[in-house]
Amino acid sequence: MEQTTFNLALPVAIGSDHAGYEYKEEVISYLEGKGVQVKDFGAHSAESVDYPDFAHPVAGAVESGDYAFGILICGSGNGVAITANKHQHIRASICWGDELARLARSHNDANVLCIPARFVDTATAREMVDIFIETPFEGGRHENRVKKIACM
Ligand SMILES: O=C(CO)[C@H](O)[C@H](O)[C@H](O)COP(=O)(O)O
Repeated sequence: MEQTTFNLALPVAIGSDHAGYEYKEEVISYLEGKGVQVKDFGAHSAESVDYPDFAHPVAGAVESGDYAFGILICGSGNGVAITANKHQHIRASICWGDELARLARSHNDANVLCIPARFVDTATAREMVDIFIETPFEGGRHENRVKKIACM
């Protein structure tokens, strides 16, 4: 199988709750500075909100095929990941370091990066975004495993 990376001709879908709001703004600026289009699904301030209200729209957008991939940010990464993974074609992965971001792509073909804002610094968040974009899915022995995730 050919190794696959994301089609960055499409925009990246991004969302957060209040705990991830500042990191979201930072990641949007970072991506736009690199010439990547980004669609911001909110939250639009650091006022307390409910993460599913943002994670579901981002997951739905990625499932539609109109977006390259998704980024979701909350305090621990758990709330947005649990929500996004309710969607049949979403593989949302909580990452808190470079190697985890790399493995999420190369082994799991993850299509949503979940960042725990309260547990990583912004430099790590930016690095993980770059790695997520640059790392292809390896396929091979991982292909059948990933296919089996969606068997229900
Ligand atoms: O969903 C989460 C935890 O599983 C996220 O980390 C939220 O950002 C967190 O729960 C928000 O907590 P807060 O006390 O309401 O700021």
